[in-house]
This record gives sequence, C-alpha cells and structure tokens, in this order.
Amino acid sequence: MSTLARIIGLMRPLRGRMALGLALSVAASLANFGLLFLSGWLLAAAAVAGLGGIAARNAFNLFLPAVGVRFFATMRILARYLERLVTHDATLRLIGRVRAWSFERLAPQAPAVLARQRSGDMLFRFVADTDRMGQFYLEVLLPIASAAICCVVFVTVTGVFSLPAAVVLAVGLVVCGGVLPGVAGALSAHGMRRISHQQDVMHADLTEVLQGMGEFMFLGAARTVQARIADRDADIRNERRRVALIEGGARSAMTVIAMMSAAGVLVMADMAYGAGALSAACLPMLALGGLAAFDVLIPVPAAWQLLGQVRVAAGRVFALCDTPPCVPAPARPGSPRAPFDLSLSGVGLRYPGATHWALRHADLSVAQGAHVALVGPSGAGKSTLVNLLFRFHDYQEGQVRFGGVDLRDVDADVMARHIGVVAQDFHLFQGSIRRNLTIACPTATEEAMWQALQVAQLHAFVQSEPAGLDTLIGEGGMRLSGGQARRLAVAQVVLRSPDWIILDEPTEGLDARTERDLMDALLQALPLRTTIICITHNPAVAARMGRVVRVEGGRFHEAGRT
Ligand SMILES: Nc1ncnc2c1ncn2[C@@H]1O[C@H](COP(=O)(O)OP(=O)(O)OP(=O)(O)O)[C@@H](O)[C@H]1O
Repeated sequence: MSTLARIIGLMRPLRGRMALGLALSVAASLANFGLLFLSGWLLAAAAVAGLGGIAARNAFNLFLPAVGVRFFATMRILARYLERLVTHDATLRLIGRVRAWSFERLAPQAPAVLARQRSGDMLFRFVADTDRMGQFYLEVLLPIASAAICCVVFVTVTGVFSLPAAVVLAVGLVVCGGVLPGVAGALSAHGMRRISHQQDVMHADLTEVLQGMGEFMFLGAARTVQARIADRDADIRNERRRVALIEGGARSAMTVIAMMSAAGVLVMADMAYGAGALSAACLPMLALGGLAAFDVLIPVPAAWQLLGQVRVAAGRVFALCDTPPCVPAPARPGSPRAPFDLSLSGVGLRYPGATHWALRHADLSVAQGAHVALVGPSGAGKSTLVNLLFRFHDYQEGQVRFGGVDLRDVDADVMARHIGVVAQDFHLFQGSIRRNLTIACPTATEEAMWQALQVAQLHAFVQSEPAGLDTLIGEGGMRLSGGQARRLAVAQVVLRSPDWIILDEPTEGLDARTERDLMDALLQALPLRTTIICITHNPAVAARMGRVVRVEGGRFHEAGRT
C-alpha cells in the first residue's frame, strides 16, 4: 500500500468531520467568489441604470442583489469560522490517532529494536513526523480538494455567461494551480529532502548534546560538536533560502498570471458584449469573479510542497512502526500460575547480529520465595537473564518455564506484572518523588509510599526535605546522588510488591552501613512469597542471599548455599 493510502486509511474514522470541513471550506470560497461576482454586477448595473435616466433608475431593482451581497458576505464569514473549528479539530484528532497508532506499534519493539535508533532521531520522528502526517488533511488535502471543486464551479458559472471567458479562466487556473506548483515543487524537491535530512541529524545531535552535555565537556569535545551543529544549521539556512526563492518566484508568477487571466476574461466578455451576447453590467462581474477565483489557489503551492514532506515523514514513521518486534507475540497466550517457579533447561540466547552466545546450554531452577545471588564476571550473561524474562529478546535454544507455562506463550506485559526490576541503567522520571512512586504503583497510599521509602533507606532523606514526597528530583533524578537515585528505584519496586524482584547491583554507590541496612530491610520487609534475585559483584551482598549462582560463559553454576 502506498504511503498516502496508509495515511488516508488512518483518517477513515474521521471522514465525517473531514468531509464537513471540506464542505465548509468550499462554501467559504464560493461565498467569496459570489460576493465579488455579484458586487461587480451590482455596481456596474447601478451605474448603467443611473446613466439610463429616471425610468431606468426606477425600474432598477436594487433590493434583491443587495440581499444577495449581504448573504454572501455573512456566509463567507460564518463558513470560514466554522471551517476553522471543524478542520482544526479534525487535524488534532488525526495527530492524536497517528501518535496512538504508532505508539501501539513501537511499544512491543522496546527496547531491543528501538535500541538501534538514535534517541534524538526517534523523538523527532515521533513528534515532528507524526505532526506532519496530521497536517496532511488540513494543509494538503483540504486546500487542493477545495481548490479543485471551486475551480470547476467558477469555470462553469463563467461559462454560463461566456464560453471563451470560461476557457481563458480555466487555462489560467490550471497553470496557477497545477503547472506552476508542479514545476516549483520539482525544482525545490532536492532542497526539501536535504533540509529534512539535515534537520533529522541536527535534532539527533542536539538531543545527544543535551543528554550528554557533561560528558562532552569532560571529553573536551564540546567545541567540535558545537561547530558541527552550526555547520548543519548554516546548510539548512542556505537550502531554505533557495527553496524560498523558488517559492517566491512561483507566487509572483501566479499573481501575474491571475491578473493576465482576469484581463483575458474581460477581453472575452467585451467581445461577447460587442456581439450583443452580454449586458454591460456583466463585464466587471466576470472580471472581478475571475480575480476572486484565483484566491482559492493561494495555499495550493505550499500544499504541493508539503505533500512531499508528508510523504517523507510518513515513510519514516511507517518504516519504524513496521519493523517486526524481536519477540513475536504468542499465538495462544498463557497465564503463569502460582507457585511462580522458574526453570531454564538447555537455554541458548544469541543477540541479533552477535557472533557469540550470551547464554548457552544454560540450566537454572529457582523456586518462588528463594533468595538468589547471581555473581560472575562482567559480560558473563547475568543481565541477559533479565532481558530473557521480560521477553526483550528471544532465546533460540532450550526451554524456559515460568509459573508452569512456557515463556514463549506469555506476553511481555504479563511478565512485567509478575516481575519487578531495578536495572543497572534504571530510569527515574522528571517530577517529584511522589510522581515516581505513583508511576510504579498508581493505587499506592501515602503510608505505603513511606513504608517503601523506609525499606529503601530513603525515608530519612525525604523527611529532611521541606517538600517531603513532593520534592522535585530533576530530569532522570539529576538532583539526587547516585545512591539516592538507586534507592528510589528500589522503593518503586518494593511498592509494586511483585512476585519476583530482580535487583541489579542494588547497593552500588552506598556506604557499608547503608548497604547493610538496605539488605536487612529488604529481606525483612518483603513477603515470604517474594523471590529475590540479586545480581551483584559485592561478596557481602551475595552472602546475604540464601543461594549463590555463578554465571560464567553464559552458563549457571551452583556456587553454594549461604
Ligand atoms: N543488546 C545486546 N546486543 C548484543 N550483545 C549484547 C547485548 N547485550 C549484551 N550483549 C552481550 O551479551 C553478553 C552478556 O551480557 P550481559 O549484559 O548479560 O553481561 P553481564 O553479566 O550482565 O555483565 P555486567 O556484569 O557487566 O553487567 C556480553 O558478551 C555482551 O557483550
């Protein structure tokens, strides 16, 4: 299916509103045309009647055309106002629909597929590209469709009075609405593509700079990055200037052609008047109507230009959303049942594109309620167990069962309900401590939050802050120390109270006393049913667990019970 057909498919539920918006837009443009057309006739007819003496003046019916002029004037304002309301509402709904649709498709890809994308690039695609797709209706489809309908009406109405005038008008409208925007679009297509590409890269660079500002400074790379961004910016400005020149040229040419067409219509009408086929009052009417007809073409060149951008934006969003997730959804989803025991037998997992196995011939059994320390050298495969359980990556060999069900039959979000993780690279959300705890457990009471903070050994710090739970922690927990941030992540998982808790280096960055207090509190406070898996390089922490499993070369080896 083509890119545009897919956008139109997404618009289907909004077709009623969109059709109403188009009808109002056409009504407003027709009212504008009608107003000038009738005004032209009225002025000229009144002048002719005035010159024709008292009898002609008395016979002239001013009332009916004056009502018509008022009708078109009021209709123009009302239709334009309602059109704005309806079309903007439809556009916002379309943007919302495109975002919800893409998010639905991106979520199952996280994090395995998304990890291959640059985060700034992703953010830009998700915000700007979906925005641009939403503009397809308002700024591309609506002006082009409205102009096409109105032009047919204008030419037909003109043709009723003079066929040659209608032909001149039709030629002018086709040149201004089709040929000129087409030529301008073709000339600026390369520049637009370049601007789009440079903008993508610049946004990705900027996001990277903002996220890693400190690191760029430490590495002494800030100036190089700054110069690179400035170069791209200059390149974008130059291309924009070129595109603006082409666009400006097309607009000027359109104005000239509109004038020439109106003059041509007048000449044709004058010839018809000379032949006695038209009254004198019709001459200004047709000329003014001809000029008004070109008003509907004003947004058309920009619409053609935007069409190219929408195609590129939608192509990128669809390409991202169409990437198949690393782990396919189960054909017949199953639900793990208590006891939530885990068993791995002969498991082999190799990451996409990797040459070596992260886990191979791996066997492990963990009963619900066990406390297990996973120890082993860096790169041995400890965190891979978490990726496997959360269905971030699929295993190619062996079998994994959780709660009596094959892991391949369990949805990732079902596993997330049973297992809570404090990962090595955990993420805290911008806002307050309360917000971060509420995201982890939306139904948590304030009392439960304080209990969780107490288990995580963070309550004293939060109590000492004047705003308490409402203390702001900055983006990614920037205003907390490394140890405090990790303890807040621990409090989040404690608050959720899942059946399994996996803690990756939970005591990293803590002094010996806080480390001991945290482990004491965790082991005492968590219910007996809670399995604790503690990934650690710290022998003191490993010694607190009931069982130690050593991970080496992608295999699990029983290292003893403590
Ligand atoms: N997303 C990935 N893509 C490709 N290879 C990966 C990926 N994640 C991990 N690996 C590789 O898999 C192996 C196991 O990694 P894993 O993260 O499980 O080690 P770990 O034991 O948790 O190490 P550490 O103690 O340093 O956290 C390593 O060789 C690593 O390079």
